[in-house]
Parts: sequence; structure tokens; C-alpha cells
Amino acid sequence: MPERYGPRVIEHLVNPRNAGEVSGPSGVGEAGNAACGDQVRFTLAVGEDLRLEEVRYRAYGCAACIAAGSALAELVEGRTIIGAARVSRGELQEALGGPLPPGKEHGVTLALDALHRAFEDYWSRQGDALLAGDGFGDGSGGRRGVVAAMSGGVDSAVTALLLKERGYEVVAVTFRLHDGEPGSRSCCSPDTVLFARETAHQMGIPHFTLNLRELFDRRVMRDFVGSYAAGRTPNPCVACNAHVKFHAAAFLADRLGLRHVATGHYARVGEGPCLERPEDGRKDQTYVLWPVPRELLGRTIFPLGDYRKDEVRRMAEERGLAVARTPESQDICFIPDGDYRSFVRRRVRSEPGEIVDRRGRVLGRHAGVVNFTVGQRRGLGVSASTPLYVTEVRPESRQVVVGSRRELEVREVLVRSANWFLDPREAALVQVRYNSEPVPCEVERGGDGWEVRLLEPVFGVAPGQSAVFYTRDGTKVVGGGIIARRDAA
Ligand SMILES: Nc1ncnc2c1ncn2[C@@H]1O[C@H](COP(=O)(O)OP(=O)(O)OP(=O)(O)O)[C@@H](O)[C@H]1O
Repeated sequence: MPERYGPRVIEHLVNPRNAGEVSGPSGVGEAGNAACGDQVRFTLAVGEDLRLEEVRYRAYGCAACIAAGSALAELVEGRTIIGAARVSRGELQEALGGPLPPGKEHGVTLALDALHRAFEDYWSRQGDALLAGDGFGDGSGGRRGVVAAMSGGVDSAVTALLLKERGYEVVAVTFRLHDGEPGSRSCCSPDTVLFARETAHQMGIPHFTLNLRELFDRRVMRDFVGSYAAGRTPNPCVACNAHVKFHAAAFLADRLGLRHVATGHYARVGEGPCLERPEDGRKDQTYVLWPVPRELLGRTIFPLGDYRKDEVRRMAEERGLAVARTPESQDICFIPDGDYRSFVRRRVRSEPGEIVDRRGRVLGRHAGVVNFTVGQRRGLGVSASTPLYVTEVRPESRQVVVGSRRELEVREVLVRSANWFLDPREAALVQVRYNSEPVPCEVERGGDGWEVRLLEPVFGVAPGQSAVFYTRDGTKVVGGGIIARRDAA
């Protein structure tokens, strides 16, 4: 036994606490691996009152892992799950009598990671309702607390911080949405999850991780790929807000008895509840938030809605948060290199087809409709005296229709799957693309959706994108929906 270990570490090694396994555990977590020598495993029994009734650990490998496992098990047994999720590296080091010798710190990392993986497993076992897309409560019976969704970026870190400073009981959660890539900036890489947890702990906030890979794969990634194959242009952030992020945060808030959920989106919740534009117009995310169910919006807090991005970064710097300098996240979180065409091509079989004009004249051939989206000008492989654009994608006949810019002009749009915060009659402006200005419109019920008359023409409206409606003064979101293909059933 190296002499470098302090007396508390040695005490844990000579007399380990809570060693063993819980029988019939409610959560199991492991970190490290036997191949590299160090491994820690935690098993938990969590009571109905969310207290950790029994905590057991097993550690293989170096003395640091054994001592850290023992100290952590002793520290958290008997605490509520929230109290246990707050234990930081600092607190565990203190329980071991101070930092472990250089090169042995991984014992603390592995023990904490194994415990948090056991929490993650516990929530997964509770999560059938969430995976089935079932409902959530209205939060009215909950405490004045909030589950804050933390991606590991600066926006959500400052969100949690502001809520804490306003006196809310805050619990942070990071979602594992996809596999990410170790070392990548993806929000879901293992490094990012660890970083988010350490940031939460730095603020004295408990942190959980929810494994939502299956839900995200089913409701976002498969829809993303399937949409391109069906000639639509999807928006995965919209799908995630519709089916994953907010429901998962509410699921956890309901289980923990907390009233609110929060994210680092730039938007505001107004009376009604309704969705309102944020202070920082350049960061406005109202366009992707339209599908949040109204009942859930009523429980939601967007603390960043009142700030500009530069103020948010400054607040992070002033409070010494390590996230202060993280770069902006990429457009689509599960495609770190941004090459979404290749991502789709790897997942669907591309069948070649014809490139035709409006009248059906064949102008060329293409390798697959997944490579095209309405409004696209580059990569058509057809030469013409005037610029050509994709005006329509017809997956049934594998045809891509091209035409002049004028042929992209759209004056009527059909919108389905609408979600309204206000009376649809208040819809006076509509935005039909992520980076475009809203145009005046009239909306009325039509068939199985909503007929939208654009009072100014828009060039290039892609089915699958969102149409988001705003009030006449442009400040409030009335509702939104998905733009449908006219001829599609
Ligand atoms: N993997 C995740 N786990 C938990 N929350 C997430 C995750 N990804 C995104 N969020 C939440 O959704 C919000 C908006 O996500 P978006 O991808 O737009 O990130 P962002 O604006 O770059 O924010 P941040 O700086 O916090 O990463 C985040 O602020 C966060 O609250």
C-alpha cells in the first residue's frame, strides 16, 4: 500500500464500508473497465420517497478506486436521490481527507461516474411512460423547483445559475440523445456529459443524466432520414422539442415533485401561456419552439429570454464558469461534421431518377431524391442559360422538378399537425423557413389542416419545414405546424 495515501483513505481500505451488491437493485452503474484494470460498480435500492435505502459498491483495481467507492457509498446511503446527485468531486475528496495523490484522482472520477450511471439506470427503469410518449402532469402540486436541461454549453449553464440565484430549487439534467463522439463537441459525447455534471456541481446543483437514445432515435433521427427519402426537408430541432426534450424534463420534474422545467433557449413565456420573442433578436429560437405542448409551456421558464448572448457569456465569465468560452453548438447536434447529405445517404438506399422541368421534359438524371431539397440551386448537374432551382421533389416517381426562380414563388401553403398557443385568428404573419423574415398571411381551416394565404410571395417553401405564425405586431407566437405537400395524402 503506497504511503502516499492519507489516513482516511487507508481507513477505507482496511475497513471498507458498504461493499457488496444490493439484491434486486433499482439501479446499477459501472465505470471503468476490467481490461484496463480499474472498475467501480454501484447498486442501489431507492425507496418510494426517493431515498437511497441501500447503496453497495464493488471496486476492482487500484486502492484509490476501492477507497473512493467506499467513501462515496457511505456518503450517499440514506440521502435522497437529489441530495446524493449533488455530491461533487470536492465533497468526495474531502470525505477521503483531501485530494488523492497525483495519478490516483481517477478513483474519484470512476466512483462518481459509476454512481451517476446507477442513477441513470434507475431513471431508465422508471421511464416506460416517457418512452411511450405518454403525458406529464401540470406541475401544480410540485414544489417551487425546476428541472434545468443542461447540454454542457454556456447557455444552459447560465440558465441553471440564474434560476438558482432567483431562489428556485434547481436540478440539472443532461440527455444522452445519440452516441456522439468522444472528444467531439457533440452535446452527448461522454466527455460533455461529465463536463455538464461538473459544471452543475460547481454551482452546487444536483445533476442527473437521462438516457434518451431510443426515444431520440425513434422520434428524431429516423424521422430526419425518412423525411429526406419522402421528399421533405425536416427540422430535427423542432422534432426534438416536440417529442423529446421538454417531455423528458417534465418527466423528471414530475418524479422529483418539482413544478417547472427550463432550457437555455432564447424565448419568453408570456400570459396565456404563450410564446414570445426574446430580448436578443439575433438569437431568437421561437421558430423551433412552436411544438411545445401548451400545458408544458405553462410550466416552462426560459431565463435567457431577457438577456443578450454577450451578457450571458459575461455572466458565465464573472461567475468563473468553465463553460464561458465554449463555442456555439453546431446546427444539427447528431451530425457533428455538418454533412447531413452524407449522413442521410449512409442510411437510405438512393435510387436514380430523372430531373424534369415543370412540363415533364427530361433535362437530366440524378442519383437519388435524398440529395435534393426545394430551393436548392447547386449540384443539380443540369446546365441551362438561366439559373435553375429545385421546385419540387417527387419521391413516388423519383423525379426532381427544376425551374426558374419565378417558379419557386409560393402564395399558398398547407399546414398540418398544428399546435396553437393563441386563437388561430390572431395569426397575421408567418415564417416558413428557419432563416427568413415572416410575411403577412391569412389562415383558415382547410381539409385536414390549415390553408395559409401568403400576402407576399415567398420563394422556395419546402414541405417538412415549419410554418410559424406570429401576431400582427410580430412579438408573440400564435402557433405553428408542418408544411405539407399539396398532393400528399
Ligand atoms: N443533450 C442535452 N441535454 C440537456 N439539455 C439539452 C441538450 N441539448 C440541448 N439541451 C437544452 O436545449 C437548449 C437549446 O439547445 P441548443 O442545441 O439550441 O443549444 P444552445 O443554444 O447552443 O445552448 P447551450 O449553450 O446550452 O448548448 C439548451 O440550452 C439546453 O437547455
